[in-house]
Amino acid sequence: MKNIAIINGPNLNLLGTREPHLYGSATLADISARLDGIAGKHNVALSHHQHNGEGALIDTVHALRGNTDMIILNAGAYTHSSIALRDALAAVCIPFVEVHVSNVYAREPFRHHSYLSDQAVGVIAGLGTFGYEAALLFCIDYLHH
Ligand SMILES: O=C1C[C@@](O)(C(=O)O)C[C@@H](O)[C@@H]1O
Repeated sequence: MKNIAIINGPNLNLLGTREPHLYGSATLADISARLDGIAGKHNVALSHHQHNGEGALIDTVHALRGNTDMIILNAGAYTHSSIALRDALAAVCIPFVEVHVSNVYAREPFRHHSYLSDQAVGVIAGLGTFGYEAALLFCIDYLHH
């Protein structure tokens, strides 16, 4: 069975209440439940992780080495700032999809640059929380070809 990790970074624990005009009304628990439903139908195992701290996210990435086939990552604001998280992803060599709930390219210029995108298999932005489901369906397809 393939293992896919869902990693959410800072402030994404507040999804559902945080700036709903940008991020919608679904909570992280709602999203996780939707993803678990998809995973169950496709016989893949998910692990769910959320941390507000950069170090905890890096430790999480390290701990996935050897036991996880793919990562779906919304690194939140660390996307735009963290060379350390980029290096962690490169070190473990696990393919990942970068997800953003909002369309970062339609927002402030500082959100237009990602330290992760050029290493990602692909990037999803602006599809709302559906982006996680799209990413998961993509990963399932990617891992079975
Ligand atoms: O925290 C977030 C959430 C985000 O990653 C998104 O999902 O749209 C976009 C980031 O710019 C922001 O810092």
